[in-house]
Amino acid sequence: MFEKSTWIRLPRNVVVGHDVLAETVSVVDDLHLEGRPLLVTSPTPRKLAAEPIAADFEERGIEPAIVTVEEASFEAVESVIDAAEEVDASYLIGVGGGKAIDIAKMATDHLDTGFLSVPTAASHDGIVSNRGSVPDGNTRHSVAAEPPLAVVADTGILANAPWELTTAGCADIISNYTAVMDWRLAHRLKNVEYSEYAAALAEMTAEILVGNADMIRPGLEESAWIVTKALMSSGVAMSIASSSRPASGAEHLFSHQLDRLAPGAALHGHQVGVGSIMTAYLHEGESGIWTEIRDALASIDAPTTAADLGIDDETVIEALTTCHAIRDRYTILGDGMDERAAREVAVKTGVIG
Ligand SMILES: NC(=O)C1=CN([C@@H]2O[C@H](COP(=O)(O)OP(=O)(O)OC[C@H]3O[C@@H](n4cnc5c(N)ncnc54)[C@H](O)[C@@H]3O)[C@@H](O)[C@H]2O)C=CC1
Ligand SMILES: O=C(CO)COP(=O)(O)O
Ligand SMILES: [Zn+2]
Repeated sequence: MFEKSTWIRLPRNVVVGHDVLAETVSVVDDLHLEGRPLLVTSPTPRKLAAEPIAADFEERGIEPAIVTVEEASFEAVESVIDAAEEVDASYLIGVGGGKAIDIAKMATDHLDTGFLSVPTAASHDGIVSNRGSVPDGNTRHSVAAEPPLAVVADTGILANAPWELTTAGCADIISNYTAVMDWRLAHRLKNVEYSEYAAALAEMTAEILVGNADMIRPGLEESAWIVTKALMSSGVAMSIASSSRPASGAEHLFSHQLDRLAPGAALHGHQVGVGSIMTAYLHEGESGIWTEIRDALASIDAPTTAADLGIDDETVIEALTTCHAIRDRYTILGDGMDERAAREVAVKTGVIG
């Protein structure tokens, strides 16, 4: 008898478009959610989106609570859990960038309620994923979590977000190329569980994004559409795989190590993009797609060098030679890069001087 079974948990509603923020209360109605919501946001997205959503609830006679978080940390998650219990929130609404949404996601997991994801920047692919990345001690990578019940992505707000946030989202998607290369390698060498569907979906989002790179320009709502759909698909790929493997390989290990060695220096997506240039070279050598990845990033003004990230060369080398050890995840880095080899790949790809 076929024993295998799997749960693929996805959002019930994904609402994308111009001014859809004003439909948030209707999305809640459609989910048959009742009671008081707790909005989890950060300073800028609070004014942009959380407060307008709160006003719509108040018009409906529902008194939402709002909590503002500054940094992604377990203390922030605990403060949201305390706030939710204090106001007896029935569900949460994460409004902001990746950190605000991840904190809402992780708090929801603990509270055993549901949450809505309202991204105000197309900066990462955690918008719909069943993964939560909140630093915990030395851990920077994502852990299993529940996906949102619904996503409300207002392309007007996303298009007006700082351009660097959108290019970070693009880079997070482009890095799927090398994430899938690592996943296939781990499957072949270590028999790591693998889903061709999730891998194909993750790779396709990178291909479509790179194919449309010339249409991705600042302030264009059409660009926000393209990037948001790619981020959604990438998040769905993670939910299908029940793992971040489709979207996270050695380039993410590199980024997580940079988060430790140079906290706050650069955006998540920008760091993984630069990592992807180097790991593509490790996979395929001089004639591989590393130049296409580099050129795609450059075409949307995303960083392609350590200098662009504002990180010094030696930190790049330290991250490259140590990041294999931060997670039990087999990648092209194997049991760790030799310093000379790391310097060679970083110089050959132009990442360091
Ligand atoms: N759970 C998952 O599957 C994934 C989670 N992540 C996590 O997401 C985080 C990165 O998210 P980011 O959005 O890059 O960083 P972030 O959440 O720190 O946002 C960057 C900054 O932009 C601000 N911001 C957001 N929307 C804005 C707008 N419309 N206008 C002006 N400012 C705005 C935020 O308030 C924040 O100050 C990392 O912690 C990363 O680990 C990344 C990928 C996947
Ligand atoms: O950033 C992610 C996918 O883009 C999540 O991956 P991690 O599991 O490496 O945190
Ligand atoms: Zn990522």
